[in-house]
Parts: sequence; C-alpha cells; structure tokens
Amino acid sequence: MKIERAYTIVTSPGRNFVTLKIVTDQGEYGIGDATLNGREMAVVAYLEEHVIPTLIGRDPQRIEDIWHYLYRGAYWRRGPVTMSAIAAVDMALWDIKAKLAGMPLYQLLGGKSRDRVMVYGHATGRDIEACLEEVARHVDEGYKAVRVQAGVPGIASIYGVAKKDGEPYEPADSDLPDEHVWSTSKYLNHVPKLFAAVRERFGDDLHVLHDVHHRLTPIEAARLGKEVEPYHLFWLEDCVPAENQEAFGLIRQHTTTPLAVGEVFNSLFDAKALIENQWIDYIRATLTHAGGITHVRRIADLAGLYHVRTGFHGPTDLSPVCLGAAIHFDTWVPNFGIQEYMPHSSATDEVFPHDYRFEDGHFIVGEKPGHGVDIDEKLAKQYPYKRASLPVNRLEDGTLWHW
Ligand SMILES: O=C(O)C(=O)C[C@H](O)[C@H](O)CO
Ligand SMILES: [Mg+2]
Repeated sequence: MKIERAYTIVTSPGRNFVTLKIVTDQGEYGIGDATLNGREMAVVAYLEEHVIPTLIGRDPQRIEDIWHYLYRGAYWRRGPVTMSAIAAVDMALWDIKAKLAGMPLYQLLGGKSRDRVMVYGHATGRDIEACLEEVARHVDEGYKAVRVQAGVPGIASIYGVAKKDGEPYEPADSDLPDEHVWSTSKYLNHVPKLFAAVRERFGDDLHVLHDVHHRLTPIEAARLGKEVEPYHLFWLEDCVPAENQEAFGLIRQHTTTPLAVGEVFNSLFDAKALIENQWIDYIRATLTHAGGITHVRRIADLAGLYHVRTGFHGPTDLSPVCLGAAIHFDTWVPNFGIQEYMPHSSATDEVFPHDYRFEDGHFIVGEKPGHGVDIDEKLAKQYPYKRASLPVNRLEDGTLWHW
C-alpha cells in the first residue's frame, strides 16, 4: 500500500480550519487537523511545499518511521508550525490504520479505560453576574465542570470573555491583531471574588477552572494560587508563560491550587521538567499542536509516571477532527484528567461530520473505524479563508505584555 495523494483543505465556516487529507493507492483515506490559529497559511505552506511531496509513494502504515522522517529529517526540529504539520500527517495515518483494522481508534490505542470522557465548558461574562448566569446554563445542560472567565472593572477587553454575553468567545477576531490593555493589579484584586461568587451560588461539587492566559509573574501566580485555595479550583491554567519551566517550582512552593499548562507546547521537551519535578498537575498539549498521537502518547506516558494527568486543549480554533481524535485518545489514556469543550458552530459541524456525542457533561466516543470524523469537501469550498489574527496585549504604560 502506498500514499498516492495528499492535500490541504482550508475552510472557514465561521473561523479558519486547515485539514490534511491523505489518500492511499487502494482508495482508503485519512484526515488530520493542521489548524494553528492566526498562522494557518504557514502550516499550509509547510505541508504543501516541504512535507506532502516527501509522503508520496510511502507506506502509510509506517506511522512511526514517517513521524521520525518528518521530525528528525526536518533538521529544524520542533516549533508550532512544524509540529502541527507533523501532527496532521500523524492523525491522518492513524485514521487510515484504524480504518484498515476495521476498528475505532481507541481500540487500536489499547481499548477503553473509561466509558465516557468528562469535559469542561466555558462560562464567560462581562461581569460576575453575567458569568454566573452562564455557569447556571452549563449546569442545566449537564456539565460537571465549568471554566469561569469574567470581565474585570477597569479593563476594557480581557481574554476569554465574549464581546456579547452568551455568545461564544472567538479570540481571532480581526484581520490584523487588535490591541488589548491589561492590568495585573486590577485582575488580581478582582478575580478571587468571581470564585467566591461561584462557590456561593453553586456549592462545592461543581468543578471550577480558570485560565490566567500567561499573564502573571511567578510570585503573582503564587499569590493568586494561595488566595483561591478556599475555592478548591479544579485547576488554574497558564498562570505564567512557561518557557522557563522552573518558574512553576516557585509557584508550587506557595500553593496547593492545581496547575495546568501546555496548550502552546509542541513537544515533550516543553514539558519534561514540569512533569519530572511534579510542578504541574495537568498537561494541556493536544494532538494538533504537539506532533499528533504518536508524540502526545509519549507525553502522556511520561506524565503518568509523575501523577500528571491529561487536560487537552479544546477550543473552537481546533477543528472537530482534532476533537474527535482527542476523544478517542481520552477514552484510552490511563491518566486522563479532563477534556476542554467549546461547541463548534453548526456550520462547522456540517463541514466536519462526526460520530462523537455530548451527553450529561461527558463525551461518548464513536464506534466507527478510524477517529470518526470526516470532511465534506464540497461544503468546505463554500467557506473561503480570510486572515484572522489573535490580539496582542499591552500594560497600561504601553509595555507589550503576554496575551
Ligand atoms: O482554550 C483555552 O484554554 C485557550 O487559552 C484558548 C486560546 O486562547 C486559543 O486557543 C488561542 O487560539
Ligand atoms: Mg488556555
């Protein structure tokens, strides 16, 4: 069996997605998600110019060999563009292999470790009351875990809060980057009130999560972690930028609030020290940005040695292909933690038919051979690409800060 064709499909049913399709000479095909929010066309160029030509004629069953050919063979290793391209190839090849085996992907990985996969939804509001209403809606819809993000008085536009209450949050909302203004002190003085209000209204059993989105220094994160301990968060995410993994060691000395990090990671080496020193509790690197199933499986295995659990990134800027494959992975992986879930638009779900389903705060994995997600190429063509950029963030004095 040989790879006969491979090509990228760029579609934008409300937001941009990049999908790689690999077709064998026996007619079987697989698809992978190659979406890198705000940098989509960089991955398309890398795939079309430097990856796809090297795939033609290869045996699609040799997943591990192809992975190393694209990783070691690239010379310029790692990085979000390279690893998203490798991930898309890897996801498509696992899809093909599972289809050839006539089994759902989770069976190929090792079978079910659980019957359903707990998710967390996104409750956002321009103020605490609006956010509580969104929490209530999620609880009514059966969610057992909710991420809470609310506006902060004195900060005009903040990460994770939709422009209009009740609308989904879409960060890539302009052709060129919007500029937001940030105040750490206003945020730190306000956000503990959000968690107090959630616990007051919804009690102790609801899993509550929060995303700081890389904006604090280690000692500020230590202060926040300590202050929110009475509200026993499920996790505090991306509390500091994680290039310097040791920073989490300082935070860890001050607080028992569980820490999650890694949605921007693209290889095991971004997380190795964090995991081996048990500086974190959840690793967020997911299939599309961290080299696919072949590599993320290794991250999860290392994490499992150190009581670190998976908590895959899962916003609407990862396509249903990534989500579908992730649910198979989540169903298998022994050290599963939780799966992020921002429902895609109905237009997106039409372009990407899938067999996973949401039920009572959990995902139920599908039983179709492969990862269970397809792409309607004819429909995809109706949604042309339009550049969309993530914002940048400045402090009140104009310093370019972390977004
Ligand atoms: O879903 C999350 O936790 C995020 O932080 C979302 C990111 O801002 C988003 O994926 C960037 O494209
Ligand atoms: Mg995040």
